[in-house]
Amino acid sequence: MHKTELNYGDVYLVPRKTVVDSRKECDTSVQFGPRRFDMPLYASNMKSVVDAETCEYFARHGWFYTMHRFNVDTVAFVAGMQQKGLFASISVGVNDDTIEQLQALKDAGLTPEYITLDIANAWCVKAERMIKLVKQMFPASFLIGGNIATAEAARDLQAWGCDAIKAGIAGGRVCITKNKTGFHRPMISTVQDCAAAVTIPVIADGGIVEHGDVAKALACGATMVMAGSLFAGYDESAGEIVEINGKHYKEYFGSASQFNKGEYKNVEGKKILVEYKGRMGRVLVELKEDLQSSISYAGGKDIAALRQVDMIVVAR
Ligand SMILES: NC(=O)C1=CN([C@@H]2O[C@H](COP(=O)(O)OP(=O)(O)OC[C@H]3O[C@@H](n4cnc5c(N)ncnc54)[C@H](OP(=O)(O)O)[C@@H]3O)[C@@H](O)[C@H]2O)C=CC1
Ligand SMILES: Nc1nc2c(ncn2[C@@H]2O[C@H](COP(=O)(O)O)[C@@H](O)[C@H]2O)c(=O)[nH]1
Repeated sequence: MHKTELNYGDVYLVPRKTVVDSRKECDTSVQFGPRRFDMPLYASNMKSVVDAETCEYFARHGWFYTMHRFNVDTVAFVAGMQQKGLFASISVGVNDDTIEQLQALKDAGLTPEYITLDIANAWCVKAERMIKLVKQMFPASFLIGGNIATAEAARDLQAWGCDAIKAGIAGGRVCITKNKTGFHRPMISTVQDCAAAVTIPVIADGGIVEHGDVAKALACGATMVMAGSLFAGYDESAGEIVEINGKHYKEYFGSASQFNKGEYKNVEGKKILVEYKGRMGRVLVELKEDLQSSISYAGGKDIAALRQVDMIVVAR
C-alpha cells in the first residue's frame, strides 16, 4: 500500500475573515525556549549560510540563529556572543570531538543558551547517547535535536530529553540524500505528523521555496522554520561571492557535500550557485510583511491563527 504525501507546493491555506485594520497589527513574534524572537524563521546551521558575523547580525535583529558545527572554536564563539550581551546558540555532532567540545565549554564556565544536535538522521543510537549526555552536562541549555521525519522518531527524541526537534529529511535544495539513498518525506506530511506526535516545539527544516511556505509550515504545527537557500544569496550570508560573465552569485553547499567534508565519502549534498541579492535587511522586512499578511488572511492577530486555517490540496 503506497501512501500519498504532500509537499509545500501541493497545498494552499484557505482564507478566513480578516479582523485587523492593517497588516502591521499582526504579531509575528514567537516564544522559543527561554527567549522571544521577532520571527518564527531562521537560517540553516550550514557553513555556506552562517558564520559568527551572520549569527551576530541575526541576534541583533531579534532573530533566532544557530551557528554551524564545522571547525568552530565553540568556546570563543559562546564567550564572544555572551560578552556582547547576545545569546549563544551552537551546533554539536555525535562523535568524541563533541564530548571534548562540551567539556571545554564546561571548563571555561560557559553555558550556551541553545544547543542543536545536528546529524542527518537523529533517530539513531549515537544521537540518543549524545542527547542524554548534553542534557546531563548542560541541563540549563535548550536542546534541539534533529533531523527526524516521523512521529515515532519525534516521540523518541522527546523521550530522550530534547526540548525541541527539527523535522525534515532530504527536502533541502542542495540535498542529494533522496537520490543516493531513496529516503525522503515531503515537508507538509513530515511536519503534520511530527507536530501531532509531541508536546515540544517542532522546527520545519528545508524545502522552503516561496515565502508563503513559512505560513504553511506553521499551519501544520511547526513552531519554527529553518531555511538555507532562502538566506544564502546575501552579503551577510557566509558563502563566497563568485562572478561569472559579469553576473554575481553566491556559493551554497550542503553540509554533507564533498566541498564541506573535504573528501568524497558518504556524500549526500552538493554545491550550487545562488543568485547574489545584496544586503539581507530588505528580505528580513519582506519576510515579516508576508507573514503578517498570512496572519491577516488566517483571520487572527498572531501566528496562533495559522493553526486554525483549513488546508486544501491542489488538483494536478
Ligand atoms: N536534513 C537532511 O536531510 C540531511 C542533512 N545532512 C547534514 O549534513 C551534515 C552531515 O551529517 P551526517 O551525514 O549526519 O554525517 P556526519 O559526518 O556528521 O556523521 C556523524 C557520525 O554519525 C555516523 N553516521 C552518520 N550517518 C549515519 C548512518 N546513516 N548510519 C550510521 N552512522 C551514521 C557517522 O559515521 P560514518 O560516517 O562512519 O557512517 C559519523 O561518525 C549534517 O550537518 C546534517 O545536518 C545530511 C544529510 C541529510
Ligand atoms: N541531504 C542533505 N541535506 C542537507 C545538507 N546540508 C544541509 N541540509 C539540509 O538542508 C536544509 C536547508 O534546505 P533549503 O531547502 O532551505 O536550502 C538544511 O537546514 C539541512 O537540514 C546536505 O549536504 N545534504
